[in-house]
Amino acid sequence: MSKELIRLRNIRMAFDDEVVLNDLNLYINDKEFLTLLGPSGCGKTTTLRIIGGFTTPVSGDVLFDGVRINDVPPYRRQINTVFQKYALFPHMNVFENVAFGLRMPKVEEQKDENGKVISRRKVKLSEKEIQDRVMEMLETVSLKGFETRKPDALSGGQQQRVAIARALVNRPKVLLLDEPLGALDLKLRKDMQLELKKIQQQVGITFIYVTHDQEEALTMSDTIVVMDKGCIQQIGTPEDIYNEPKNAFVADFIGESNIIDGVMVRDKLVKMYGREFPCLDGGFAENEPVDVVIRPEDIDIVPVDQGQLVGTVTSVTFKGMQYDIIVDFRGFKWLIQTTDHSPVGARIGVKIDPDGFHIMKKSQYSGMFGDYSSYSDEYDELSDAEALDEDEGAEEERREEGYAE
Ligand SMILES: Nc1ncnc2c1ncn2[C@@H]1O[C@H](COP(=O)(O)OP(=O)(O)OP(=O)(O)O)[C@@H](O)[C@H]1O
Repeated sequence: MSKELIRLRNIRMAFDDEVVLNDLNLYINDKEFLTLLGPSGCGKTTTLRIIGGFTTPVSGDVLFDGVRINDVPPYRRQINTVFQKYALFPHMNVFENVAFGLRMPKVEEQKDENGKVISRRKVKLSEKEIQDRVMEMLETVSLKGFETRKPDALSGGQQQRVAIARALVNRPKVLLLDEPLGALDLKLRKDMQLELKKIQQQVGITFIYVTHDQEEALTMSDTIVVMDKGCIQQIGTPEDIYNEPKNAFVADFIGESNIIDGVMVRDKLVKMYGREFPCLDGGFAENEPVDVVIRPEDIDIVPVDQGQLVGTVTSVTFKGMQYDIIVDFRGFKWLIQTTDHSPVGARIGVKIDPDGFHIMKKSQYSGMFGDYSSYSDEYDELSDAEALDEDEGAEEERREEGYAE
């Protein structure tokens, strides 16, 4: 079983009167790759800085291995940081940049049985040991052979690897990474995501990573912490977060979603747009208003007469592996991802299997997302029969327009 290494307990942080972190509780396991993910300004960097010791919370405890470290300065924590701007020493070559931290005398503490420091002494590593450790680290970040290059003769990705090697060479227990790939182009960023995960597994320490890029978080993390407005919205594995988002905010932020206002008829039956749809979720009250989340890839395009809903394609974008199609259901816009190509203007039927519906308790986020779906009472006011009539009428129209199979 994984061992807990860091715990944030009831952390509250405010700048002037603005509350930035609100009673944050989180534990991070040893050797875990944990990502803090959320929109700009949600408090990710502040959380990271509190763990690193660069910011002191207004209240709450930071525990490391069970010991409160609120008052321990950054350089005494076994935690290093890699920033987006990697600030290498321009006049030093790669070897010297990485060796820099090892050349600083290290303070070794002796403690008594109560953990009280009874003596401190400065220890310097031998040149041989520095040589071995730097070369081992350069090998880990795939930079062997670049020892004598100066930073300005390296690509952005290579410079970032030097920064990572420099942060790892003195063997911290935790590495904090604040959007470290933000300055790299897309292709390099994707390569570095895989590389970073490999490095983390190789060195076997905890990585705490900050990003607003959900794909980056899904690719690398063991655990993702989704944050918004200084609060944790959900903690889980990438699979949990993607497949079982806890609320409409998480569903919208991770991947793409259609979020529709619905009403639970009873367990396993949800009503939206005046129609009833079988689903797998239960545990709601009868007639309870809910958020219905449907992933774009869970929607099948079918012939109009087999569709649970019938709509008109308003835009088609080719995305390489699939098409992104926006379908208009009389004013309600949905995003569908499909390999089928339907032209703009086509009338199509859509079908969603019961496991494609994710039913969530109404949250403060309802109605925030106008992108692909919006709600009005108008459609609900139509009886099922009226709605069907309308769709059958649309089917005729479609045939007249020449889209018949
Ligand atoms: N030193 C500071 N003084 C005043 N306000 C601050 C300070 N540091 C952060 N904040 C505010 O705290 C909030 C959270 O900032 P933080 O940098 O933690 O967010 P973030 O999620 O990391 O955002 P981003 O992805 O944009 O870096 C923001 O509203 C920010 O303006």
